[in-house]
Amino acid sequence: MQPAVEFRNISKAFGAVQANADVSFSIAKGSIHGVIGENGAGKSTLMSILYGYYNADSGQVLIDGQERNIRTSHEAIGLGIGMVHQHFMLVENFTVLDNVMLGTEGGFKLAAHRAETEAKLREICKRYRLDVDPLAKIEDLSVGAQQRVEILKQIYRSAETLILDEPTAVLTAQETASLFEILRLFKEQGKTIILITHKLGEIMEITDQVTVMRAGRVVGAVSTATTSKEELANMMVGRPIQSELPRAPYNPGAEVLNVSGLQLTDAAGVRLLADIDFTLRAGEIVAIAGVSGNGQSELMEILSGMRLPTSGKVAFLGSELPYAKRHDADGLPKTFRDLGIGHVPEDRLRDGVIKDFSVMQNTVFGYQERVKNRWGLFNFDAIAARCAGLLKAFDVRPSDPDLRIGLLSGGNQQKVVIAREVSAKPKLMLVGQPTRGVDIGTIESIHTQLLRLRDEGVAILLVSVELEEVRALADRIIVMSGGRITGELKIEEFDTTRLGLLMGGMRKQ
Ligand SMILES: Nc1ncnc2c1ncn2[C@@H]1O[C@H](COP(=O)(O)OP(=O)(O)OP(=O)(O)O)[C@@H](O)[C@H]1O
Repeated sequence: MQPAVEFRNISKAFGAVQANADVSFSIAKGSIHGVIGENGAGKSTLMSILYGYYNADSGQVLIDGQERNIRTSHEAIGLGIGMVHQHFMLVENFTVLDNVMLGTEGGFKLAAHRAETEAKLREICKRYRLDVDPLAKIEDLSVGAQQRVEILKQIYRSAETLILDEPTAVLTAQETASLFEILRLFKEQGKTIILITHKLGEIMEITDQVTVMRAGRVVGAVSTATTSKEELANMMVGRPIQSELPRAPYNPGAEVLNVSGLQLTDAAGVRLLADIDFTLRAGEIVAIAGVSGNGQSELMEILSGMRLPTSGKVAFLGSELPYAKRHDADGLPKTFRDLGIGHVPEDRLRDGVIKDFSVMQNTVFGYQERVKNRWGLFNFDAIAARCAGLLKAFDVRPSDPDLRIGLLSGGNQQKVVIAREVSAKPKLMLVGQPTRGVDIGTIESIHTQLLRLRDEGVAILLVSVELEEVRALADRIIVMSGGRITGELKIEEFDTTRLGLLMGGMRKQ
């Protein structure tokens, strides 16, 4: 049988960066094919070539054995290629039905056409067990449901090959399980799936074949049945990954953070946080575990000064945080960073970087007062020297200070944010989802940095939905559910079943 897709000697450069170099491999029809590789290895570029976003500099793409020159995504769709992006492309205040009909064959407003499309969508939902109401508004749907709408849209457009780029990065464990069930059904119908993910557990669970990329090239191709997570990790990074990182014995120091009776109610009167009490000491990592959307993000926003609590106290190094006093005597904005609180925000593109600014400018944000000379002007030589040091120490690739940060891969953007926050020598570090969308080599380096900070006596509050990450880093674990703390465990008591129950809202007795 002809492969569904074949890449032959594909090359693509962006300026000096060779994003794809002589890439050749094929994807069997009716299979689930994993594509893995470090951040910046060239996976998204290759998929963008298949989907008609980019034109390759050289090489061919064959669909069902025929060479095709795919110049636009419209042409890709016409050839049965569908793509589900990391960031959904849906109109929030439209219904599912309207979103599916947008950009299709017109006749948008014809009632008969709408009714016919709705019936077809209901039929697809039934066949693929997609739990979606065609008349629901996008803004009312959970992230998992929005992703199902994207899949529904592709199936409606008769996709034969579906590309999924990091589809589980924003899903809960249950949502991931139901996505995989849909993918298996899609495969059973003889269709093909290309899955890009950094999670090797998922690769082992669902794929048939795996292609490994590094620095724009294919460095390995294996069938899943004959490989292991360790072998894949080794191929991706070019060296073995340490499963356990070294850390000093647990020896916490003085209290750094004391949160008591914290409450947060939104404008509509909904309680987002209720009775939050905990302490954090120097030299320890406390992880807040929980299914996303249970108050962790709001807590981090309050502790970093991005949001005011409704009531309660937050003491940092023995003094209450100045929520009311937002400016100092000169009228300059007072940030919690100036007090010694570092923050790696969970949504790095929204709160961590300014995409259109250079890497160097991004290494200064939040700390601009510290890089001025005695006349109050920016000391550009010092900024450049500091930036060069950070890019080297944190292995940011490419290490070009003048590049717009939006052009770096997600993992490398994250390294810049962490470098900026760590280099300011905080006493307390707030870290939200530090390794979302980040490759395993980079996860190792981010984890090593965080453990080093802990060993140096920094208090770290980590919010993570990844239990593996919690296990790798935490000294103590606090579980949140429904805006409340439902339990606390020492790391020796780590137990996924117990954590699962607490995350589901079962209170500790
Ligand atoms: N439009 C662009 N302009 C300049 N450079 C780019 C552009 N798109 C990608 N790159 C660069 O090409 C290289 C490959 O990037 P690509 O996004 O394909 O990697 P990836 O394997 O998908 O990474 P990730 O796992 O982080 O998503 C990177 O070095 C990236 O910075």
